[in-house]
Amino acid sequence: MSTVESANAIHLAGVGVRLGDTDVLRDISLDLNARTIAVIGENGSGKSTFARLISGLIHRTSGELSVLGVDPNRKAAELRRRIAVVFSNPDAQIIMPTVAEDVAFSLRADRLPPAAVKEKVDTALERFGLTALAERSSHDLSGGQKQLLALCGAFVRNPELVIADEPTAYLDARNSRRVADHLFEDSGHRLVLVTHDLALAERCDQAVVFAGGRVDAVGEPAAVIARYEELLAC
Ligand SMILES: Nc1ncnc2c1ncn2[C@@H]1O[C@H](COP(=O)(O)OP(=O)(O)OP(=O)(O)O)[C@@H](O)[C@H]1O
Repeated sequence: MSTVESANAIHLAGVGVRLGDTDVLRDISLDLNARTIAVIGENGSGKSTFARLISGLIHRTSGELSVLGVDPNRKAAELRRRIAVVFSNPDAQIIMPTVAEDVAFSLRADRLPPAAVKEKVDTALERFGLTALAERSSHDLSGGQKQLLALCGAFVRNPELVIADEPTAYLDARNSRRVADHLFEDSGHRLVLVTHDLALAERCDQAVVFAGGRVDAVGEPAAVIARYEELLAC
């Protein structure tokens, strides 16, 4: 079966990623098909590199990869239209001066009429509890508000896949819960969540643990987390 025909949302066969003179990911073979997928592992194990790889932000050095049936090396623009990426630091994703303008900026590629943009932006602001902040300066928001804005900008495009790399890393408990609830809410998207928060990983349908740039285990989250805890105890 070719990678394009693969039924798995994310399919890797023998994938390697070399950055500079380091083999950061080695011989990754993985089929991920659950709606919500946790990626866990120690610092430096390769999780963010994996997230960037499946987002099409970096290229593999070897092997086969398809994400939503698309090879990111060959159809990067198509993949970018269908996925959204969220990082720990929302400042990297906030571009426009006001909150409403920043959400509207995410829709620029769709070339919609202004009234349609406004309707989508208003609906998304409402969903993320940002309506009252619509005209506020986006750069003056608190860290928690900025992360909600980054999520709002990601979800307003109705992505098929959201790839979130430690999205709650800098948030207090209440904002972490809010952000996680939005990520897990079923709005027809799949979620790949890189996290050190094992309670969040446990909420996922499938989990992968990375160790030393390789996949150490994949499967049902409770079993994969137990395996990871064994690794940490070594
Ligand atoms: N551009 C690069 N050039 C060389 N090595 C890199 C590069 N980017 C990452 N690495 C190395 O790859 C390894 C994996 O990094 P990565 O950021 O993917 O780990 P991680 O599991 O996300 O870690 P953390 O939990 O600390 O965020 C690390 O040893 C890192 O130093």
